[in-house]
Amino acid sequence: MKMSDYWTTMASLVGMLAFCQTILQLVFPPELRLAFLHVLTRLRHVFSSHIYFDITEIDGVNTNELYNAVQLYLSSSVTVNGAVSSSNNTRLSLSRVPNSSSVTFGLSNNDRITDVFNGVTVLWEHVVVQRQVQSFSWRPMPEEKRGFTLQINKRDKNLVLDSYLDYIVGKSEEIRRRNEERLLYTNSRGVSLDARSHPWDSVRFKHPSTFDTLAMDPERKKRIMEDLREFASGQGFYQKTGRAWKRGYLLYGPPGTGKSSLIAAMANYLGYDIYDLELTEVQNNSELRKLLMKTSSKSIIVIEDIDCSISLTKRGKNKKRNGSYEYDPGLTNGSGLDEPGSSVTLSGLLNFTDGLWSCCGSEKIFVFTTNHIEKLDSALLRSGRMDMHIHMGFCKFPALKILLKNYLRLEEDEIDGVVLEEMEECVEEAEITPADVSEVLIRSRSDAEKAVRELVCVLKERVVKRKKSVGLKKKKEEGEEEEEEEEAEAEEEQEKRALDSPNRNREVFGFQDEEEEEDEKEK
Ligand SMILES: Nc1ncnc2c1ncn2[C@@H]1O[C@H](COP(=O)(O)OP(=O)(O)OP(=O)(O)O)[C@@H](O)[C@H]1O
Ligand SMILES: [Mg+2]
Repeated sequence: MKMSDYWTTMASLVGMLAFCQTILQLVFPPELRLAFLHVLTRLRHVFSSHIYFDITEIDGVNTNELYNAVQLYLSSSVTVNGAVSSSNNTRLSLSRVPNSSSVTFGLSNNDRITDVFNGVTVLWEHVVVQRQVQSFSWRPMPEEKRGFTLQINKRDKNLVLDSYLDYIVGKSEEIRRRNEERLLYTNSRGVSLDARSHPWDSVRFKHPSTFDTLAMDPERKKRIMEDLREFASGQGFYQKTGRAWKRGYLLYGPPGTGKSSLIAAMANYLGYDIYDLELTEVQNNSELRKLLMKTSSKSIIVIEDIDCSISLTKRGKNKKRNGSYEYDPGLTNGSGLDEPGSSVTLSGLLNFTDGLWSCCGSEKIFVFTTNHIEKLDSALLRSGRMDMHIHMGFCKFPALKILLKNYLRLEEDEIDGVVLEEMEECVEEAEITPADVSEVLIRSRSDAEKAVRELVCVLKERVVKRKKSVGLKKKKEEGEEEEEEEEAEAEEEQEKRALDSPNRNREVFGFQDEEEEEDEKEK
């Protein structure tokens, strides 16, 4: 074909296209035009040899976990060893989450990338469209609708559905674990009804606490780790037995004994995110449920100091007429307490951990902490609700040795035998928390010998103090007992005298002389 013919054909094609467009605009009003284009797209899909899967960011009310997984997976495939691969993508979106050390690459709006899985080539497109303005809506929707479209050959459909998506989810988990990127979520007052908005604010979570650094009895530590391991790998067991794949731990003990440190160690051990639920910021049960719905799998949901957040102090104390339990009045702003449905109730909380809603998602761990287990309602403590009760107590010798190793890098055999014995003798009697021990060790951590000496001094001082206070208490109790005995004796004496007196019958049986009665009447 000659060059002039080529240009003539092109010009006529362009002319025809322009003509069609004009006709389209003339014949179809704007609202019909959209529908027409929609039908055209449909027709194209029917006759196409490809099949398309849409993975939208929002799935009903929830954030679609698959969307996040695909995003992470693709972000890793556009980078090779930290450098952007030489794919066709000339435009990539860059993002960095607050407190994160790494930058994440992603597909720009409406950009495409190919991927190969088991010899099959697939095409991903990141689709971002503006949502049509709604004149009225019960629920405010986000302005943009985002999603990924997966295009595959129709003949490869089964292969992709059977294993490719599972592969992506697994891979994205692996990427996150490898990056050691855990998230710490917290809730703030007032949960938005917006489907896209996340009621949880998140930050990168990098807590250095691990089971190695945790000072507690090694045997108990081992048991907890085994329990966690069994839980994390127990999908089959939970499915077989018909149990929801979740587990509850109640950590209790005095302040500074490592409850929060244990939670961080659990998260680091399993590679789970943490949802730190601030119960005093939750206004009612439905808000609590919404928060739960928006938690992801493989996460630890924590309610710290549960006895302070909600009044669970034995049934009946704060019980309202409808049988609910309200916030401790001292902790709320005082408003709305009497309005029905305006507070988190005990049953709401129990539903949160136990009810049907608690099973949305899977692989979830609930952890409650308290300094006063005796204050909690027995409903929360009954077996099956919190699967494991873990007492975090004062420092004992095995825990002390772990702290010495952590802070001073001192192994047991590097410490003078006499000093070690002294510590072993008095550490339990001293009733010292691991937090207090760490304080002493941190003070002189540059000089290990000095730090150990100081620690022994502190332990001994505490033992003396404790003995003194115990002695005083005993004396006080003895004094009180003596007083009580004296009082009882005096009473006995009085009663005896009364019984021996001539008026005994009158006092005891209430007899009265008729004369006296008349006297009184006159009076
Ligand atoms: N068992 C422990 N092992 C290692 N470090 C500990 C332990 N207990 C306490 N610590 C140290 O003391 C500090 C406070 O501990 P943590 O916050 O875990 O105590 P807690 O029991 O949660 O206290 P609270 O009841 O006040 O919340 C931690 O930063 C940690 O360094
Ligand atoms: Mg704590």
